[in-house]
Amino acid sequence: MIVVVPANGPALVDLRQVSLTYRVGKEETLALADATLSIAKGEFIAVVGPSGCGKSTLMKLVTGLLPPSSGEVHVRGEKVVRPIKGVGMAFQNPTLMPWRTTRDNILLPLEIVAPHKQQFRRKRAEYAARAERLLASVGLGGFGDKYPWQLSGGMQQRSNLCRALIHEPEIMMLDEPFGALDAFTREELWGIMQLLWLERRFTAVLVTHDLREAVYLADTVYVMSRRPGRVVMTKRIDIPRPRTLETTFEPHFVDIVHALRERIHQEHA
Ligand SMILES: Nc1ncnc2c1ncn2[C@@H]1O[C@H](COP(=O)(O)OP(=O)(O)OP(=O)(O)O)[C@@H](O)[C@H]1O
Repeated sequence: MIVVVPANGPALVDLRQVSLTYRVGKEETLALADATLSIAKGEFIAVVGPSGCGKSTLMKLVTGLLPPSSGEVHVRGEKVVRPIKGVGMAFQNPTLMPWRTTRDNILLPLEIVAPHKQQFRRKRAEYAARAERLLASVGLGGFGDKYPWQLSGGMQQRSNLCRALIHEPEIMMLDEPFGALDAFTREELWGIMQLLWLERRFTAVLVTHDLREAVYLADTVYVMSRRPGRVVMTKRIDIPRPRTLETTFEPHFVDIVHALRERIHQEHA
């Protein structure tokens, strides 16, 4: 068993009393209130909480897609004032392009993101080999020539993870990436996600409604209150890796899931 030393190094992502108010016409919605949290380099965190508590908003703030209304977001020690580089993203819907093969879908970020796009023609063979290695590591070796519509939902989501990782991002933003999958496929993908992270040690931010998923994958789970979202519980997951489906039935794992569930239920009370 590999026991991964928890990431305790300097913060890669630092949110200091971050609030976000959406303004649409005269209507104001305070989506996130005074969020303060630090994510170490190489740490895997999960954010859970009631629907509409500001989880996706938090993701947009970390990546610089939205400026905070107050407070500051720092990434790599620098204040975030524009969309940051070195980020991979995976959402619930894989959004693979149906007219491109799986390989060409995975290569897309390299075609459009600097500095890769300038070298794309010259390095195409090298990049294609990289895509092939990624496909093999998610159990899809040899599927590069297939079109997305020839793949199952789980296979599409695996390809989606490959696309998110092809430019070797330092930070992975995962917004309910397994939410649309059936329970068996979802659990299979937890294992694949963990493997990718153990191999590459990117810093990961996972938003999920699935508490077992959060505990399986994360080093730290943050529970948010209902809107306006505040961090109301921080739970360090001290379970050695690699975690397996067996792990999810162990008493300690089950206890942690119960504690998280209880805290979220208080938000609905
Ligand atoms: N662009 C927007 N304009 C106005 N209000 C918004 C906008 N985006 C989100 N909101 C509101 O901000 C709040 C937080 O939304 P957010 O999508 O961050 O929540 P969430 O926790 O990700 O939700 P869910 O779990 O349902 O996906 C919600 O009340 C939502 O209606």
